[in-house]
Amino acid sequence: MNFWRFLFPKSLSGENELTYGERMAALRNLPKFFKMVWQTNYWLTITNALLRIIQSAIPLAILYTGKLIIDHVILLSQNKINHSRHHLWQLVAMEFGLVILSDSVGKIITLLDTLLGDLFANNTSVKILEHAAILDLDQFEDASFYDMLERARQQTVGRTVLLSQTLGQVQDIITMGFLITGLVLFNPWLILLLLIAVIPAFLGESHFNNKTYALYFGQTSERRELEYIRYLGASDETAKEVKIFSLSGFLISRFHYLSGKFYRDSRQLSLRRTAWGTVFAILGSAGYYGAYLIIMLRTVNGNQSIGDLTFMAGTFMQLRGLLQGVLGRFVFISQGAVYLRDLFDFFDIKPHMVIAANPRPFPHPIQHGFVFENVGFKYFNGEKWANRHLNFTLHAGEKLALVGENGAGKTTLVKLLSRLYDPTEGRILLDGYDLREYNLAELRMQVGIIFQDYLRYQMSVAQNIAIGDIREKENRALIVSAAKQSLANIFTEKLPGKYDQMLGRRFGQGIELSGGEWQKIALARAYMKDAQLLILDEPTAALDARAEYDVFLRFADLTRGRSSVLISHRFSTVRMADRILVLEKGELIEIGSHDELLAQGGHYAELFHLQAMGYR
Ligand SMILES: Nc1ncnc2c1ncn2[C@@H]1O[C@H](COP(=O)(O)OP(=O)(O)OP(=O)(O)O)[C@@H](O)[C@H]1O
Repeated sequence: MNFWRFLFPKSLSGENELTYGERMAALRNLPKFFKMVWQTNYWLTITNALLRIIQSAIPLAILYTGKLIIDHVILLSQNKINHSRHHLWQLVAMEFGLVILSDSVGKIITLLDTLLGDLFANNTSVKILEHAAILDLDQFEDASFYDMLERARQQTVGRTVLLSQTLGQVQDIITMGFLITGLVLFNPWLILLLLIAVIPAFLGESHFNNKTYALYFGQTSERRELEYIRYLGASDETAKEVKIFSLSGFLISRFHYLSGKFYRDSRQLSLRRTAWGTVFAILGSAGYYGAYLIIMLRTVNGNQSIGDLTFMAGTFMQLRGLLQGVLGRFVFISQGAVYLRDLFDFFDIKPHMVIAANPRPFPHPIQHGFVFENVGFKYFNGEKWANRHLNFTLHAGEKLALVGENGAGKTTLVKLLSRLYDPTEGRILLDGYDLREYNLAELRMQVGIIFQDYLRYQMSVAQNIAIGDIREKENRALIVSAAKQSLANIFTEKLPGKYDQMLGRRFGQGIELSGGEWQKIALARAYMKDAQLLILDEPTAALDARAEYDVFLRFADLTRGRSSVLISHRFSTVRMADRILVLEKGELIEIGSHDELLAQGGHYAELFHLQAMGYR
């Protein structure tokens, strides 16, 4: 590659680069950041700050004592007897004391930084989890949201470094203030030389850090993909499919491609950074030796003492190191502040689901039921309507079944009913009032829903069931009764640890259940709370025919007097419902009891006969 093009490339990832103004603006995040640090633990924060102020005065004191020592030694060596050795020992003891003080304070500062950093990381992780909990379901379904969440998560650990860097920065600036005062008193011109030596390095650092952020930002979703491939390639949940479909080669080559791409991009940048870094380092050394020359000449000409020479050379050397550090760190901090923006941006995301200011209490019992008035719903990232023109009533105490082909909109309908989403058009009324007017937490308590893609928690049987109403996690009697209702009790009693048996293979002594057994555990969750509306979204697909029959007889029995919605592709189950809703392409095309719909000879009858034919 052309050397000039190597040093001055067109752009690596131009569109993500931030302007200088944007990075300065990002510094405004620092006060907010320190507010969070302060809230984490104000005692640790105050002690840290005080110790750093003490620490910043020590270098000048050591240098000056050093100068006094040398001057005194020279006088003594020239046999000027009016200077006593006793004073020399005092000076040496003082310098020794200062060095010990500096070392001890430094160690304590590092300790405080670590403690504060760990606490901060823990607190931020908790805040991220808490904030994620209040966000809406559709926000989780947005890929750009995931990217931001991912970057915010990484901030928690990365920011502990930012914390010590920013505190260290303030400390170094104060130290420099002391040293510059010392230097100016001796020779102000040296300051100019100092600036000339370090400013190019600062600009270079700033430029490359900006590039690094741009590169990192541009790679966020690909990095998530890399993590996903890592998970697919080596986890207990995926190992079976990966083997059966011989996916490892495919996954490894994708991993190889992505990681190779990241490597090449950052190598490019690192190489150029190193090349420029070397140029700036040479410039810095030239500045230092220029200053050294001036100091030496002044000493040789008798304008200052040897002690002054060591003091100035030492001060200049330390200032150079400090200034370079401060400027470089400034870039790091402004960069960190830019990353912080991701964290605060995440905290700024507000759920858009409307929560009633004065919510209506949930009716006990439901009097009339749920009325769908021309309800339509479009997923935010979808073009087509998942549900449209829905007009029907789910009467109090009624058992409704939803049928329809894959993608007909059954799951979407029950998500609207449980207010995981709000309708895009139309409205759902409960006992005459819009569902949005009710208290959301109460609604969630009163509507029990088990999805087809329920989670298999790597926890004990009892905890897995208690998920249905986590407030009752210690209520063993309730858990056992819920297990009895879903028939999960039969196999649970035979497990070595019974209800305390760990499930799943991820943690020690876990046992894997069969698909049907897992489903019974999930079903038991529905019986943990006394919900007025129970929704089962294809919860029996993995059950054998006898188990499904038993489960539904119980379900019908247990939900007597309560409303329920059942989604199933098995007509033997569906026919138990009072009324059946047939959906096609998101719209309601038929409604009625099993016999009525068969008599109509429409879509339901056709699907029913198709399935019945399979059994003949
Ligand atoms: N989270 C989502 N984001 C975007 N579109 C979605 C989402 N979930 C479902 N859809 C789309 O909405 C439509 C209805 O999906 P839904 O899950 O309600 O169907 P279903 O009748 O429950 O299907 P199945 O019988 O396969 O479970 C489908 O076209 C689907 O692609």
